[in-house]
Amino acid sequence: MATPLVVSEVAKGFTMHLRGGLKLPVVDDVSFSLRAGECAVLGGPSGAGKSSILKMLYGNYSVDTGQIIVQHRGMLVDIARAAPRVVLSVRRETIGYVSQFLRTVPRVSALDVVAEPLTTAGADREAARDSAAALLARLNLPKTLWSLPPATFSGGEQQRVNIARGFITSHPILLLDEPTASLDAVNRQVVIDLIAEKKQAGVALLGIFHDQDVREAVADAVIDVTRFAPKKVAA
Ligand SMILES: Nc1ncnc2c1ncn2[C@@H]1O[C@H](COP(=O)(O)OP(=O)(O)OP(=O)(O)O)[C@@H](O)[C@H]1O
Repeated sequence: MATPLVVSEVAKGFTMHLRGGLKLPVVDDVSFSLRAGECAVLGGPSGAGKSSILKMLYGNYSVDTGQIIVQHRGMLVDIARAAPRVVLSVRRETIGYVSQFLRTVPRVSALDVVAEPLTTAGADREAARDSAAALLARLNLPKTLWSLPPATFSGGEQQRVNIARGFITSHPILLLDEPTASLDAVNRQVVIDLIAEKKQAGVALLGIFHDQDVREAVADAVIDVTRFAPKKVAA
């Protein structure tokens, strides 16, 4: 599975319903592929469409035209056209995603938030908790916090819970939306190491990193999103 994800000629715009249905094109003719064992990075200025591309790949944003082909359960699935239950199955087994912010669930401890993707996939609860504890320890989250719900944690603590939750599974594709934005240098290095281990394991990664040091440390390829800017139509 050398190329587990291929994006072809994808275009996306937003329709502003409160402004009379005004259509704002964001990206056009997005074409690239991800290779197993490599980390590609989306580059380009703020507003270029980096997050929107990541969200389309994860099925969070609809796609206007084009294809997002992923190898899932030995078949080729087009995320752009897949039924919601197929997208959910792809998320469970094939595409992992570390969002910028943790979505906290009341009364669930940090340890269980991190272990949950494994238990949902059928893993033994205690084994999943052991893996969660190992990751939280590596990310230097104080042990006193592990049994607490992360809602009251600092931004950086929540982000580390989120990273642990995203890295605990062995999805063959992993999307990273600014995973190091609120981290100190020590924990940024932990994330760089975790990414290197994923590559070693043959995972294909695609990330957005505003921190240049992290970007340089992890990137095997840079995809410049400005080349997907929508063409201006002459009036
Ligand atoms: N849900 C949405 N509704 C309307 N417009 C949106 C939506 N999401 C993104 N946009 C617009 O799409 C454009 C691209 O946004 P996007 O967040 O993808 O850029 P980005 O390159 O990730 O920026 P940044 O580096 O600042 O995070 C922006 O003009 C933004 O306002």
